[in-house]
Amino acid sequence: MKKIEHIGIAVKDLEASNALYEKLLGVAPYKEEEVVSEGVKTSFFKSGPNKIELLESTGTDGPIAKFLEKKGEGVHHIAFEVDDIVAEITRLKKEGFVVLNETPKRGADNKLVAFVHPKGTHGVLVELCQEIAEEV
Ligand SMILES: CC[C@@H](C(=O)O)C(=O)SCCNC(=O)CCNC(=O)[C@H](O)C(C)(C)COP(=O)(O)OP(=O)(O)OC[C@H]1O[C@@H](n2cnc3c(N)ncnc32)[C@H](O)[C@@H]1OP(=O)(O)O
Ligand SMILES: [Co+2]
Repeated sequence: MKKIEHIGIAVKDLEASNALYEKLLGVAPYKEEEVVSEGVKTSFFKSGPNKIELLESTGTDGPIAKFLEKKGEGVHHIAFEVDDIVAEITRLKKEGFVVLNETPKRGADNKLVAFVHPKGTHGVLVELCQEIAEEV
């Protein structure tokens, strides 16, 4: 794993949270994107070299909706950048981690993503992210 790609924060109201994080970080979100497959609306902020992803649920039974119900707003996951997500999934499975996606799926901000279950990582949901190469 190369570096932390982003930190995901579950919020109840994306618009209000955008205003709050804009005040906190002193920059506006550089992107807003809905990811239908995950049932979320997201926004992304840059803080120096780091990225914060805010996530609001678009439904009542997706992962963010369930998280908000059980734990309330707060840090939902840590995402790590990888060069080869398929190889990383294979490596982590061999190491005994519970990888939630056999095959990577399309995430936000032009990434392929896969998740590692928080029960095997001291209660922290881990996301793997690989940049999708631009087509030439
Ligand atoms: C926008 C796309 C992408 C990106 O490009 O960046 C994203 O970030 S998408 C983010 C949203 N998507 C996901 O989170 C997908 C992966 N998550 C899952 O598959 C599920 O949420 C889960 C982790 C398998 C849990 O699902 P489930 O078992 O159905 O939920 P429960 O509510 O019953 O929780 C069971 C258990 O796990 C604890 N939990 C759940 N989520 C988290 C979390 N994010 N961090 C830490 N712990 C978590 C939950 O509290 C329950 O614990 P117990 O009550 O102690 O059993
Ligand atoms: Co994420």
